[in-house]
Amino acid sequence: MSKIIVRGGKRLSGKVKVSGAKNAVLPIIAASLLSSDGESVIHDVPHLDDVMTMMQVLRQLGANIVYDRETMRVDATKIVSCEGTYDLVRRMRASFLIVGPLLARMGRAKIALPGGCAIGTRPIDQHLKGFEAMGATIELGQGYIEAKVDGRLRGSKVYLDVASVGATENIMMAAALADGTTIIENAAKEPEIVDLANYLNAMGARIRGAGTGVIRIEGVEELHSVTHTVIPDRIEAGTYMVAAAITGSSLYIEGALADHMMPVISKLQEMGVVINEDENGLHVSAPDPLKAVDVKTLPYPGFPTDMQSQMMALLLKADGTSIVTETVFENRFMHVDAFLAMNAQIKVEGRTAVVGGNNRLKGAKVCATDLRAGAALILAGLAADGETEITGIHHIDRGYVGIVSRLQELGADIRRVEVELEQVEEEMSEVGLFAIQPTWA
Ligand SMILES: CC(=O)N[C@H]1[C@@H](OP(=O)(O)OP(=O)(O)OC[C@H]2O[C@@H](n3ccc(=O)[nH]c3=O)[C@H](O)[C@@H]2O)O[C@H](CO)[C@@H](O)[C@@H]1O
Ligand SMILES: C=C(OP(=O)(O)O)C(=O)O
Repeated sequence: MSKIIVRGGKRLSGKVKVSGAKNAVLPIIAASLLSSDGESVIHDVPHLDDVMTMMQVLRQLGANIVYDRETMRVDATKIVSCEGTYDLVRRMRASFLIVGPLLARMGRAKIALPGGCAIGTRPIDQHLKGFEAMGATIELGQGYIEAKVDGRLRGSKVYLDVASVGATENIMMAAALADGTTIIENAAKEPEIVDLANYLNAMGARIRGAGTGVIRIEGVEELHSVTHTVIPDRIEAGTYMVAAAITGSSLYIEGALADHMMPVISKLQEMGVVINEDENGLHVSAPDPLKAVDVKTLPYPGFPTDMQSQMMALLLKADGTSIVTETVFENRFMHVDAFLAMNAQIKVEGRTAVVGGNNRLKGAKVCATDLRAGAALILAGLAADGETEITGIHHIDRGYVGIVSRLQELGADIRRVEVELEQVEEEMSEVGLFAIQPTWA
């Protein structure tokens, strides 16, 4: 078991290269199941635990996968199983994205109820509503969902009650091989949806409108394998932009795509962060002090919920009080307790957090409760006095490629150490479930 130890107060400098987007590559790997004619080649596949999990999920179905450096070759010509088992699916919610492709190609998918970050109840009713509208029957029981269709799925109109990213992706993949046209209304508009649609269209699908609220998918009889390069990870890029801002440093974020990051860029600019775009990335530098701003998370093109905790870390150092409102997930303030242990002033009322500024953050023993919360604790640690020890690192490994070594290269005092499980358990029992303990008290 590992923990990350950060000693705050160092300035950062240099450049960091953005990886391929986790939230684009996971549905793209799943979409490779739709081709029965040889090998799809996917470039810029980031080395993340979630990618490894998706690879294992597809291998269990019979796909042949070779993953070397950042290129993944997926050959799903032979599918031998239509089942996503509990031990894999519980690790990652995106495993549920195999259901649309399996249903469309094989007429059947059985899968354990999905896991993922504990940031809300995260139902899958909108996915199921889409499949049912296309003629599938759904059975639920003993922690599994089974979806079946006789023959091909039928094109249909699906209005999503919430603009769900995963439901839009799952329905789009299912509809790509359906008989007739599917129209998804109130579709999610995230850049990762556009990347998936581009991948499917290159495979021979007929999808129009991805990136808008209405997506039309004319089903085709078969899809073929292609080569594709995944878009850069806008959340990873945003996290490093906050690392620059919270340490009062200048960094170059190579490969960051400003077009996908406008809500984050404009909020940081509102705070006083200086951001200049060139053809390969973003130059970020931060004066001291930064201004307090209010942040409200919304589906794209609103401010991303996946950047909320990192932004809150930054607001702790801003000059004045900020209001952070989380509208996408009902339980995404789990990082607040850890910030409080680091001497922060924050009050949470429902989905709103009042974040005091000018905090003198102090190192503490804290635990990452989800992926982005973990990133936010590293960021807070970079700006805190003394040492911050972060456990729960497996969450961070789901979504950040080599975050410790990358920050070390930029000049941060950060290291990852292996510890005995018993030691972590002992520390956790001393301080309660979330292992939060001020080291400065
Ligand atoms: C692998 C991946 O791409 N994960 C991202 C994806 O997750 P994910 O696709 O799971 O998120 P959704 O967009 O589906 O969820 C948004 C909201 O819709 C609700 N909902 C969703 C589906 C459904 O059937 N019913 C329902 O009520 C959820 O509980 C949540 O409150 O989008 C989220 C919102 O931008 C991001 O935080 C995640 O990082
Ligand atoms: C919440 C996230 O991931 P997931 O949907 O896989 O839990 C995330 O990437 O921040």
